[in-house]
Formats: sequence, structure tokens, C-alpha cells
Amino acid sequence: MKKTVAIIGSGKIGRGYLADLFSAAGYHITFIDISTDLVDKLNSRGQYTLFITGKAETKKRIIKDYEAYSIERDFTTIIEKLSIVDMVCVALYPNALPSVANQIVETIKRCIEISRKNPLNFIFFVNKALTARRVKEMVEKQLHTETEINYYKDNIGIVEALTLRGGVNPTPKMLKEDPLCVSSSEGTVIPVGDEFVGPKPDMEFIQFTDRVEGRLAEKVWCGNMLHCTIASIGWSKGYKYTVECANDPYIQNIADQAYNEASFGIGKEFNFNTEEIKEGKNKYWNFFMKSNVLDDVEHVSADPLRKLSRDDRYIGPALLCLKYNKLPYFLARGAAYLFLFENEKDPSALKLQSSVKSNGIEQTIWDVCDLSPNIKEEQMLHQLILAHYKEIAFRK
Ligand SMILES: NC(=O)c1ccc[n+]([C@@H]2O[C@H](COP(=O)([O-])OP(=O)(O)OC[C@H]3O[C@@H](n4cnc5c(N)ncnc54)[C@H](O)[C@@H]3O)[C@@H](O)[C@H]2O)c1
Ligand SMILES: O=P(O)(O)OC[C@@H](O)[C@@H](O)[C@H](O)[C@H](O)CO
Repeated sequence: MKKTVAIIGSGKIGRGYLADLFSAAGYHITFIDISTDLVDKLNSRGQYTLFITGKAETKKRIIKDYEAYSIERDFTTIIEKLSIVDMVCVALYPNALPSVANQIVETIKRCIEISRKNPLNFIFFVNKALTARRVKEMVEKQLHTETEINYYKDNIGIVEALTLRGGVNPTPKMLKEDPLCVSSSEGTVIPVGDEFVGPKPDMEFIQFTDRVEGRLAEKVWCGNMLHCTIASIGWSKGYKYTVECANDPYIQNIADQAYNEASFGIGKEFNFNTEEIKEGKNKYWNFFMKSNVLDDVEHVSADPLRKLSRDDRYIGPALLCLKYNKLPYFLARGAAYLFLFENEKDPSALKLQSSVKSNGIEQTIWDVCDLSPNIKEEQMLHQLILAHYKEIAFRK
């Protein structure tokens, strides 16, 4: 019988990176999404185009052999499906994690009812440090009976993964060819942690990696921080694509120094050596400066409230720097540029600017970054971001 994977979150990563590798490995896919409109379109079309841009060319793949369900409309069916698939992948933003934890709990109950014997692993593709750990905590809080707790311990894996491929907004030409299309960079590997329950998956593209929590923190707090810094400064300079920003010398200087600070803190906290840090930095710069995949500055700076929150790409590594006695000067500058990201199409940016207007920038920094005025290091970080903000805003 054909193996099946459920993919919760049918956006750029779910329908791009994940659907590409699982469908090539012969899996039937069950897409799950909050957008009933997207689900209906996926089902009525029965296929969509995946554009994969590599160094030399853009290839096309048609993805079919899937079904799609809407969280809003088909919840019971979704739990039924989750309780019988071979594996589940989750490609969502962090604010959707409580809803996934709830689906895991309901799936556990259903697996017990149908006496499912084989383990079920949920693999997470989320740009947020410690995602798997957070989801485990959410799930464990909702399991009450001994049967549920034992079933969870013996049969359910909650696994961290690294999302190595990018998913970008399709070009108008791609959309004209197929309005349901997805555009992705290339790649054949999914690095995962070793929290799998039961036999380890034997697909070639699943590669086990050590220190996965540290590697995810490194990806988001160094790689995505670098990406966001080039994008938000690029936005202030009027660039459209991140590749333009990454080749601007002023932006390069700030982003590179912010990277050095972030990698210092992360190296100390998660035991990465200098060679590993250098290798990571070269890899990111190479990708951002030379990529043929055109990533919009708007996409990379999107949702500043999330990106400026305490455990995300600026404040997370900045607090680590302070913990190890380094001043996060350039991280604070990157954060200040993001505080100035004004984009009326982005609801989070609108909310941020409205807070600056009504509460002032000083209070907004305390609130958005969730820093405490009573802790010396946090007070210093607040001062740094504020000083950069005032200087950049004045020059604007
Ligand atoms: N796009 C990239 O290049 C990239 C790369 C690495 C990591 N990531 C991370 O991958 C995750 C997914 O990103 P994406 O680019 O695919 O986003 P996306 O916006 O393209 O897709 C997200 C999808 O999730 C759906 N959704 C929202 N809330 C939901 C819920 N509660 N339940 C089910 N579906 C829900 C949306 O309708 C949308 O279809 C994010 O954490 C992102 O940071 C993205
Ligand atoms: O997905 P976000 O909003 O957390 O971050 C935006 C981009 O930095 C991100 O999607 C990257 O393109 C991706 O992580 C590939 O490196």
C-alpha cells in the first residue's frame, strides 16, 4: 500500500519543499490548511505546478496524488486522517502551534479508540527556536488520563527539523501559467533531530543531525536574522528583492557585524566552534547574494511584531550576547530598522506603527520585545535599540 504523509500548513513550504520530496518518494499527501478557499481550489484542480529554481535554471514539477482538508470545516475528518497516516509534517508560523497541539491531542485520543499500533511522528518546520520542545509542553498539558499519557510516551514523536529550502512569492509569469503554483529553491535534504518514536524513517532525504535545537537557533537567530536585517534596511532604501539588499555595501556591513554578534552568543550557548560559525556565515551570504530565487523584501521583513519578540531573531541572540558580556550593538541596529518597517499591506507592521504612535517608541520597545526595566542587561538592550531608532528615524 502507498505510504501517506499529512502536511499541516499548505503554503510555500508545505506545498513546495515538503510536497516535492515526499511526492518524489512516492507518498500520497493529505494537505491540511486553515484556508477553506485554498483547500477547495486544491481539490477541484487536483494538481498544481511547483517551480524549482536552481543555480542554472527553473524546473517545473506537477504535484498531484493529494487530497486537501480545511481545519475550519473538516476538523473531524482531519483527526480521522491524522490517526491513519504514516507521518505528519507541520509547516506553519509559531502562532498556529497551539492549534496543532490540539490536533495532536485529538489524534492521540482517536489512535487509542482505533487501537493504532504503529508510532506516529510529527515533524516541525517552523522558524522558531525550540519549537518541538514548546509543542511537547502544550500537548503534555492537555493529556489527563493514564491511557493517554502512556500512549503518547510510547507512540508519538514530536521532532524538530530544519527548513533548508526557501519558498518565495511566485512571479506574475508563474501565476499566469498556474494561479495555484508554488515557487521554491532547490534541495534534496531534510535535516531532523533524533526524537523519532519507533523505527527511524528510511527515506534518503531525511538526514539525522546532532544538536538540532542549537542548529535551529543558529538558523533563525543567525541566518534569518541576517536575512531580515538586509531586508529591513533594504526596505528603507527602496529595494524590492533581498538579492539587491545583500549586494549593498552599507547593508552588508551592518548585517555582517550583527551576524558576528549573534553567532558569538549562539556559539557559546550551544557549543559551536569557530569553523562551524564561519562555514554557516559564508553559506548564508552566498545564498543571499547570488540566489536566482527572487525573495521579496516585504516577505522577509513581514510580521515585525513576531520577529522583534523576545525569543525571536534579534532579542534572542542579543540577550545571549549580554549573557556572555558582549554588547549587541549591531543586533540592536537591525532591530531598530525593523521597528521602522512601515508597510500598510502588513497587519503586524500596521499594529506596530499604531503602538509607536499612541504609546511612543520607548514603551513600544519594552512591550514588543518583552524586556524588563528591572534587569540591567535588558535595560541596556532597550537603550541601544532606542538610540539606534532615534538616529535612523532622524536621518529619514
Ligand atoms: N518560506 C520560506 O522560505 C521559509 C523557509 C524556512 C522556514 N519557513 C518557515 O516555515 C513555516 C511556514 O512558512 P511558509 O512560507 O510556508 O508560510 P505560508 O504563509 O506560505 O504558508 C502558511 C500556510 O499555513 C496556513 N495556516 C495558517 N494558520 C494555520 C493553522 N492554524 N492551521 C493550518 N494552516 C494554517 C495558511 O493558510 C498558509 O497556507 C514558517 O514557520 C516559516 O517561518 C519558511
Ligand atoms: O519565515 P519567516 O517570516 O520567519 O522569515 C522570513 C525569511 O527569512 C524566511 O522565510 C527565509 O526565506 C527562509 O527561512 C529560508 O532561509
